[in-house]
Amino acid sequence: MSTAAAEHAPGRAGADRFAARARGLTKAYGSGETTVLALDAVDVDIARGRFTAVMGPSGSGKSTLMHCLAGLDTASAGQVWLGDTEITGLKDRELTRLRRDRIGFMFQSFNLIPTLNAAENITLPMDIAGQEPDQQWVDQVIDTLGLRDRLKHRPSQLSGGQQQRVACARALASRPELIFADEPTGNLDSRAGLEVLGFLREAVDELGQTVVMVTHDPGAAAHSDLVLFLADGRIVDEMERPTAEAVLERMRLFAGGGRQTPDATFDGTAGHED
Ligand SMILES: Nc1ncnc2c1ncn2[C@@H]1O[C@H](COP(=O)(O)OP(=O)(O)OP(=O)(O)O)[C@@H](O)[C@H]1O
Repeated sequence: MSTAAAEHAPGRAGADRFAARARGLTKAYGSGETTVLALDAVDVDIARGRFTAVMGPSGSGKSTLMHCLAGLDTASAGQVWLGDTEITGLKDRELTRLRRDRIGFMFQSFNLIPTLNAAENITLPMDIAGQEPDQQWVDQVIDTLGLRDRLKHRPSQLSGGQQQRVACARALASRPELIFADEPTGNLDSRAGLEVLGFLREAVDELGQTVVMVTHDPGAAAHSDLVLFLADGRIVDEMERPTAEAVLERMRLFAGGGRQTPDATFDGTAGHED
């Protein structure tokens, strides 16, 4: 498996190919007898310009991995790079700036500001950072996401799918090196969910973005280029060009600790299909 076999001293060498990397990434919560090892010496390479999905049973470490790669949480041991910047060891203020300038986030709850219209929500992170939006790029994002005629609407005047599209546009607007999406379809009906997945796909294929998505849904993961499977804080497998059926089958294997039981600890189901 390429992640496990990856070189162990990546330095700056792979920064062109990889948007993020981790070596020996370990995260422990608590101490003494109550210690939880959420990540256990994870090696991972996130390829630029690709759509990577992270799957695994509840509690397997998906969110922790995303948070550590995105500099939202600090590692207990190991190293993390964003491009050629090692983020392990950065101070809080430096991490805040790095997240603001180089990473886009999409969460299950869209986190839109209710008093601002769609256009204002989309450029809010840049406005806060005092950055001048690249209007041509922002226009391209808005048109790609089909939001042109919704820009003056406030979140309450938009459907769930439209709100998630605004959240998607906000994540893309500053043209970040890497977009992290945590269950981006979790609150949506299957049609709106499919739309959002289609837009993330377009962000990668047409806008050249890099996306990492945490999901429980094999149907959602099927939109990615590569699925990483986590179990007990380790990457235990990966799958290129996934289909929903193949992902579901693989999940059943891991969830059952090798037993092929469909109802074990995974709380996702086959969800929406392509
Ligand atoms: N702040 C915390 N304090 C203590 N333990 C934590 C904390 N955050 C996560 N954990 C533990 O770390 C492990 C991994 O959690 P994590 O949230 O990364 O899993 P997950 O795969 O994202 O789960 P889910 O699919 O349920 O969201 C779990 O055992 C969890 O209980």
